[in-house]
Amino acid sequence: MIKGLYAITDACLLPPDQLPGAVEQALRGGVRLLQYRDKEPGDARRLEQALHLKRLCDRYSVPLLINDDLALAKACQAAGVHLGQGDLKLQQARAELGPDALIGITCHDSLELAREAQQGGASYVAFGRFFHSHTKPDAPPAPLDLLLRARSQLHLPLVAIGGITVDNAAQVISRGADAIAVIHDLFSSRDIEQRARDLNRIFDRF
Ligand SMILES: Cc1ncc(COP(=O)(O)OP(=O)(O)O)c(N)n1
Ligand SMILES: Cc1ncsc1CCOP(=O)(O)O
Ligand SMILES: [Mg+2]
Repeated sequence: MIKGLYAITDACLLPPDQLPGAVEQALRGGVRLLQYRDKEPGDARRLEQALHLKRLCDRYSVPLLINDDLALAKACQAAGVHLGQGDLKLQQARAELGPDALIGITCHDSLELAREAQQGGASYVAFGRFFHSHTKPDAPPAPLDLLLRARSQLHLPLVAIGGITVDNAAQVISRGADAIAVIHDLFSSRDIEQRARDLNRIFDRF
């Protein structure tokens, strides 16, 4: 289930009037998971957008995850949440969302954090950033070979994030990433649907 292209939205790249259209193009291009990530203020706007994305994702049978915000995930009946090390604790999210929810945990470059997340009932672990990221340039870097070690030591799906593009995705997929989480290379593209297809197709090579 956690396999292929994992699209993440970005409030700067996608203003409210462009968000649904851009996401629908990505869904048409075969995105396998969608994360709503919006750190701007405005609870009512965020709820409205999340509900809109939930309806779109349902049409394409794609799980919607919410970044950081458990209450929003519950309010829009999302499939789950993505949590970083400074966010809400995994145990609380699992207790509130239940056993079937998808809960992803950021592990940066740490196998120790990943083992802890696996032990604590995470659905996937995310490593990165693997490359320079336009969206989050200061995210801690991670070496590509971390994925090889993670692959041999963990049974959870591995998500790679950070500066992933059509030109470098093969480097993380060949090392064991089950999914690639992408913002800029997907949503800044002139043809989002085709870019989604191109990113997903890289998985066929491995
Ligand atoms: C799939 C995925 N991986 C990592 C992150 C980063 O989460 P976090 O470290 O909490 O940082 P923010 O996204 O909240 O800035 C993610 N969102 N998704
Ligand atoms: C949220 C996040 N966490 C680590 S890098 C990153 C941003 C990923 O966006 P992009 O694909 O544009 O580098
Ligand atoms: Mg976070």
